Amino acid sequence: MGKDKAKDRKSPANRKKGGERSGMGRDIAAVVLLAGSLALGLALLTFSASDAPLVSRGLPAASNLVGPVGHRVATFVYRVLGFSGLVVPAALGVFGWRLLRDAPRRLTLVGAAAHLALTLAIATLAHLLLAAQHLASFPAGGAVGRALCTRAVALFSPVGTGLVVGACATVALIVGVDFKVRDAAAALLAAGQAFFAFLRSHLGEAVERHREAVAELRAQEALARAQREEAALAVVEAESGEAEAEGRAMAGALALERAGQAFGDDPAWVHDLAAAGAAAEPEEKPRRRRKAAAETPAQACDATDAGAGLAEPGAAEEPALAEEPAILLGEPLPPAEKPEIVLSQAMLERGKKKKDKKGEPAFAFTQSGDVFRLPSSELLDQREAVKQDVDEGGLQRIAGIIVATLRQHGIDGVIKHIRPGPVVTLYEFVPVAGVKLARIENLDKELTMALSATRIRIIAPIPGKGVVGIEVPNHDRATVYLREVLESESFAQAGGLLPLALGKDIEGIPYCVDLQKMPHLLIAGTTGSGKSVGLNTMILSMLYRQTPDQVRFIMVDPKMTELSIYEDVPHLLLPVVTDPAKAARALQWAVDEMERRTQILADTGSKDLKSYNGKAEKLRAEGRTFGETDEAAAPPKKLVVVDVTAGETEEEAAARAASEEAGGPTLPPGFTPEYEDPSAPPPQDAVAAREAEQEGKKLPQKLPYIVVIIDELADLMMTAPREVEISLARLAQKARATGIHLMVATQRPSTDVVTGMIKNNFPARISFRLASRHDSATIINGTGAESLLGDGDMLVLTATQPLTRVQGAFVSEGEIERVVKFLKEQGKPVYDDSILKARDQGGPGGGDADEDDPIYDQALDLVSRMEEVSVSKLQREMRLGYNKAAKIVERMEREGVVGPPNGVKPRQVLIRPVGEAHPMPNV
Ligand SMILES: Nc1ncnc2c1ncn2[C@@H]1O[C@H](COP(=O)(O)OP(=O)(O)OP(=O)(O)O)[C@@H](O)[C@H]1O
Repeated sequence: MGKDKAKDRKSPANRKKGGERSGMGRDIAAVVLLAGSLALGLALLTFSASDAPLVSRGLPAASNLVGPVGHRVATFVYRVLGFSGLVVPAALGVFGWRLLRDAPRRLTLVGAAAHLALTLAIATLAHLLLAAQHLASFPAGGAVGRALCTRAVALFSPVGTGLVVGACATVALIVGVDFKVRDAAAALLAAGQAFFAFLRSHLGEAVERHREAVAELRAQEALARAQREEAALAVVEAESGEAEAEGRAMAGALALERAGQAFGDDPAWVHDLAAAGAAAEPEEKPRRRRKAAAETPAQACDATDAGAGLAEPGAAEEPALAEEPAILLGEPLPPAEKPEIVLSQAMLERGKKKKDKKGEPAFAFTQSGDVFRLPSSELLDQREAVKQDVDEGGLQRIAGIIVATLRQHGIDGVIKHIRPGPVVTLYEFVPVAGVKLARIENLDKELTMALSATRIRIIAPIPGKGVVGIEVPNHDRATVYLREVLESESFAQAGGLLPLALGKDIEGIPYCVDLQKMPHLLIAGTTGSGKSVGLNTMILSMLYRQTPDQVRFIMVDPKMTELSIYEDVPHLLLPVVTDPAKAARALQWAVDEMERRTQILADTGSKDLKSYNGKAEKLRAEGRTFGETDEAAAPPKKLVVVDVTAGETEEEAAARAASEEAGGPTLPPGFTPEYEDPSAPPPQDAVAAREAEQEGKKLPQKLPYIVVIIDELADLMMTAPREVEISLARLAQKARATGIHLMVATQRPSTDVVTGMIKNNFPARISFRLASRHDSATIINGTGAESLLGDGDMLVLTATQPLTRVQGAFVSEGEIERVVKFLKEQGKPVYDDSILKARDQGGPGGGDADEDDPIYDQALDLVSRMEEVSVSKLQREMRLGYNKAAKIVERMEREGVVGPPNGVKPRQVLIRPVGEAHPMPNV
């Protein structure tokens, strides 16, 4: 029976019945699970620790929606599982739902296992990450989480635990709720993108708001500025009714000028129109326009573009539209303060009739007993400087354009002073704090265009003034004539023996320098810039001051154009040199002469040529020589020659030298130091000197200053670059004390002409207009020369003064010819042709030394005991002149006594003293 029952249960009919029953059970189980899930979920979510006291006293829970039971259950779940307890109602809900949907049992069980794993994993992670935070009244991971986490951390460390448990939780999610990682990543990405889009839109809005605020602030500033200007204008108007008309004229002129520029009109034409336009304009307009302009800058610009139209009434109320600077193209705001026009005394006196200088002997006087008439300024043309009234309105108008143009490019500031000069006018601009001066410098082209000028120069800053200088050429350039500069007080007061009347500075004050102090001058300028005229004014300045016994010239003119006009002037030491090869020789002679003079200065204990000439003059006047004075001559250096071949010791040699000194000079008979100047003109001293010379005394002569003038260095550098470069550098380094000065001009300031060596040795430079900024930097160490106007406009750089702009004086060929004729009438030059002969062809530095020269034998003896020798060493040791020592060394080289020149190092001595195997130490 029992078997039958069992069979019955397994029969399909019974299985169907059982299936119906179990279906009911699933439904019931599903409902219970869903209800339980809901109740537990509510209990957990509305759990509050503050319910505990109430529940413990048997009172209903205040917060928990499932009452005291809910509170107790939630307390338990949280204590055991912590936050992961929330997974339990979710899992119950999922199970209930699956049962309800009749899902396969296996799946439900696997799902349950997955949820369990998820709960444990969350508990562990909650403890790992949140335990320290004390977020709730229960432990974040509950007792289970704590236990699992402690174990896991011991095994994997916190990081490893996080990774392992995190991975488990993800797997559990995948299994438990069919979680798709790819979808989750996509969702995360979408969320990230949404977040950034949100940030961007908010950030953009914030930036926009900031921009608006800045624009508003600027508009307010512009309004305030306009109001200040209005107030200032009102004061000026109150003071003078004319000022208003002028202001209107200015605004109108500017507007018209702008309009004129747009059509390429001549500024002068526009200026006339402007005056007419201003006169015709109704009185109120300019002021209203200015106000509107200040209040709505962008609109104002538009209005200007449309032909300086008026702003509509009420435009001021409209908000500022953009960040355009508060500037108008057609009608720049007048500067807040009217610049002060500062006129130099020279400018004020311009055009005034000068005191008649006729009869004053200022430029004709005697020197040293003999008469040499210096040329009079009467020889130069008398040209009355045209009196030109300063056009104040025009200057203020230009100041307004400068300020407006700079403001248009974001540079605010004011022009404080305007300094008109004969050729350019200087506007002193003071920028507001924080403006980079380089920005102003870079606006030269914009300003040039705005002012319709040919070129402007910006000096940022003017040294020692704290302002930016803007030099604008005058509409009418005045010519500066040499006569007015030579007759000026500045030239009369310019001390020094080699004064150069260069011209006038930008304030119209005569500008003179002293070549002696410079002490050499490098001049550069493109062709047609006024270089030759400048050179002529410099030469004439010296000819106007000095007699031939005071200054002599060597003129080198390979172009054969400029300097030949001075041929046969008594101041010339040589006919004007036109052959570049000869020019190199002349320079070498100058080097030799410099060495010779250095020796003379040393022998006579003189600091420089001036001091030597002073002593020589005194001695000549007293009819004495340097040997006869004890105060002038320095004690001669003692030369002790040890005669080693005769077995002499140093002590014996010293004793012999002392006894010889007592008995007379040690130098061979016939040898005298080379004091006299071979090229000097006949002595022109007073009676005492003549008498002394008649007695046969060789009185010391004063030495003239020598100025070497080279017009076109490039031609010389093409012929003998190395020789010329070395000679120029040596002269520039050492010639100052010996009274030899250089004036070197070139139109090609490239580095192969003006080499580093030449440049370094010529600290004083004059630059006429140059082709490029690069050339300018070569000559004046900065830009500026490329912006000069030509026709004698120059920049002068000296070691002691900052860069100065000078308008060169003009002198015509006719004037030069008259002065030259006057000088030539007074005597012929004493040329020294030997200067141009190569050394080995003879001349003072020639190499044909006397074969039986006792000094040579003595020198040979001396040199044989040296290891190295140089000309200057031989000079010192034997108290010889440079030429003599150089001749000896050259002969020694020819005879194989010394080696070839070795750059700046001494030559090697190739012989030994008689009977010695090795060179002896120097004497
Ligand atoms: N100081 C000056 N004032 C007015 N005009 C001048 C002045 N100097 C020169 N000029 C004008 O410029 C012209 C050229 O001057 P200059 O002959 O001196 O130029 P340059 O630089 O020597 O040119 P080049 O190298 O070709 O000889 C002159 O004929 C004269 O008209």
